[in-house]
Amino acid sequence: MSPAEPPAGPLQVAVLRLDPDLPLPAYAHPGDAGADLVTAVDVSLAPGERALVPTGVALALPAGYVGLVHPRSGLAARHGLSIVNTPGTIDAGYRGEIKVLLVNHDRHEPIELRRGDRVAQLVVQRYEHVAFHEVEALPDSVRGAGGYGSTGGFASSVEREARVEGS
Ligand SMILES: O=c1ccn([C@H]2C[C@H](O)[C@@H](COP(=O)(O)OP(=O)(O)OP(=O)(O)O)O2)c(=O)[nH]1
Ligand SMILES: [Mg+2]
Repeated sequence: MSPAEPPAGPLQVAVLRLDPDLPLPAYAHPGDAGADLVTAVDVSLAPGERALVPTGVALALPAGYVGLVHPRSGLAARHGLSIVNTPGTIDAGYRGEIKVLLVNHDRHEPIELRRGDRVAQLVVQRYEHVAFHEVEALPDSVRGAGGYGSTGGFASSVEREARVEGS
């Protein structure tokens, strides 16, 4: 790139609006990672209930990119709304309507969503396509097979362990 050339613009992603009255995925602020997706239908979710909701859009992501469908934190904090398979994976070759598998995690209150409400956010990322080759043994590492809390637990359990040791 010569110094006079303008910086490359954002990655172009073709979007098909399956429902002309609904918006394209849109970033709320410049620099946001997630572009909001809306529900194309009214949805009522009883406590613990889930529903696969259409968003009114289909994409053609370029090869080498994936769309990840994440929950929105505001709806999660205020109402307990989340996504069962979070983050949902939108493959580059997928041409169908993007759908979101919403779930109401609140134990008492139903969630009422209206067509056009922003219910999820799409993060587009590059991914690596790897070649898996079988081996007899894996190379050593510092972590080894440690996991599932091997480096320590919650502050409360640390306090509890300290109390037990001190008693
Ligand atoms: O939240 C999601 C997850 C997936 N999809 C679409 C796009 C994705 O490319 C396709 C398949 O998704 P995934 O691979 O997660 O589902 P699967 O159960 O493995 O189905 P398949 O056998 O079709 O791959 O479904 C959505 O619209 N929303
Ligand atoms: Mg799959």
